Amino acid sequence: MLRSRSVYNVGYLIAIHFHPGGVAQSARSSINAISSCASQVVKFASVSVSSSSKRKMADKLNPEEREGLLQPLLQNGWKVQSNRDAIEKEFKFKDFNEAFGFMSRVALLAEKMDHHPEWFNVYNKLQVTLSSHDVNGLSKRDIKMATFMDKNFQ
Ligand SMILES: C[C@H](O)[C@H](O)[C@H]1CNC2=NC(N)=NC(=O)C2=N1
Repeated sequence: MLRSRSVYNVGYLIAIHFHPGGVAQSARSSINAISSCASQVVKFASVSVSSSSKRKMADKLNPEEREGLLQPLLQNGWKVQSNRDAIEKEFKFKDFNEAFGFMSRVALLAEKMDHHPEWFNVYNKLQVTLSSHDVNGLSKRDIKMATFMDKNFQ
């Protein structure tokens, strides 16, 4: 019986597979394998495009916006970092359960906005830093998230 060889190209891995069923069957199984691999690649590509396109670019705060939008936050305990265009604040809760519940609520907003805080939690304390990495500074997204945090902290 003719032994046929079929090559499946899976990602970057080339596997040489000896198929005992003859040339015709081997060709069919090769085509099936490659087409299913290709359809997986297409699916992945479409998911990766849609998830990255959902985030709307926002501009860095201009001087007027900094004056107007940052002020209420600065009066509420937020501070502008000295070495980075970011704001930070420490929240203190009754216990870890309260802290983690707060973080969970913020996490849901972060996923909805596709805008994530930088934070460090030890038991009932949470240190938060907000900045928009894509514009390398403060944007209205940071104002929105900080305002949400302050409203949810009370
Ligand atoms: C791919 C994803 O949409 C981006 O990496 C998002 C995720 N969350 C983010 N969070 C913050 N704070 N800044 C960003 O630029 C940012 N970009």
